[in-house]
Amino acid sequence: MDTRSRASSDWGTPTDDEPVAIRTTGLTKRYGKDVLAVDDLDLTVYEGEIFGFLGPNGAGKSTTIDVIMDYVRPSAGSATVLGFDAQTETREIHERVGILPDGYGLYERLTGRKHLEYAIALKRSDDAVDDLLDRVGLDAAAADRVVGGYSKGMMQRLALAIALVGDPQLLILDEPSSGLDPNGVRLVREIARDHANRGKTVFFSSHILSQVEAVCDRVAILNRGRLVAIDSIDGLRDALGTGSTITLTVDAVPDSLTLVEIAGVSDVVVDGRIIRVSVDDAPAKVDVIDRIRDDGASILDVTIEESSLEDLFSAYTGDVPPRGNDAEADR
Ligand SMILES: Nc1ncnc2c1ncn2[C@@H]1O[C@H](COP(=O)(O)OP(=O)(O)OP(=O)(O)O)[C@@H](O)[C@H]1O
Repeated sequence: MDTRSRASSDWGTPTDDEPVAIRTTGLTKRYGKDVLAVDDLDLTVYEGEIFGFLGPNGAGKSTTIDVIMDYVRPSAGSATVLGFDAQTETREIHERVGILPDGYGLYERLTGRKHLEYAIALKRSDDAVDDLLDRVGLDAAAADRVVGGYSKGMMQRLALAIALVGDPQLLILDEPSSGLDPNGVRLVREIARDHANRGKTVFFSSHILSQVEAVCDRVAILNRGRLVAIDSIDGLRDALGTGSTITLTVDAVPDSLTLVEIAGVSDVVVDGRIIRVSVDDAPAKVDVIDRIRDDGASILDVTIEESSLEDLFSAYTGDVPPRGNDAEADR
């Protein structure tokens, strides 16, 4: 299988010629009559991507992963992983995928080292336990203790090491940062980047936007089992029209302030010597600064505040309808 590496900056819109890591088609999962956990999900993740799978609690992220790994069977639709069918070619998939599940099943009475030895044997890999421990920042003394005495962060690091066994072609991380301190969170990011830099794929599921933004090439947003958006974070921002606010302190506000004439400027508010400019379009930021100078003011200070990811997230998943982006058109 072709495992080309793509730097994040290379990604435009992937085409169907790209090798596919995960594809779901009309994937639907019901639990009983009342719970529609995943609803007609069409999703394609390409090899070499770090793909963010975002959604609030209960959106259906873990259920999607469970179907991909054949831990649960779909009610309708299908999924392929690295070209293999999720239901009939499970063994081929499990050989090539490393997964950090949400709520990992570790055995309290086994040492961390034993866990890794079992995982290495299962994957028929020749990885060295100490190298894996090193990668996730667990020291050898800790590895020789039973997992029952581990902190949550240590368990998460061990689960991450297990996921890395055999250098899997696809690494699935379900809420990988839960229980981790800031150093652990940074480690997860580094591992994800390192994996993708070597041509492998990372599927990063999380409800924490900042972590997805920091590392992912593209993201899908899932809400109540449905795909509501799929794009780069910048693309999502552009589609929503949620832009930036530029706050400028000037020596004196010019009498004829012509900022509103600039394309991409949506609002201008003057408060004493402070001018606040709302901008929908990134290039307009530079135009604003140039124009204020042309209008005769000296700029003493500038701050630029991007729309927060929380705004973005709630626009897609809350009551605020997304502007200028027909989510269905992305599907
Ligand atoms: N085994 C199950 N039986 C019944 N309902 C389930 C089961 N597993 C999940 N659900 C329900 O399916 C929906 C989707 O849950 P899922 O765990 O996939 O969401 P999630 O996006 O992973 O959420 P979280 O971020 O909280 O893990 C929820 O309403 C959940 O209660």
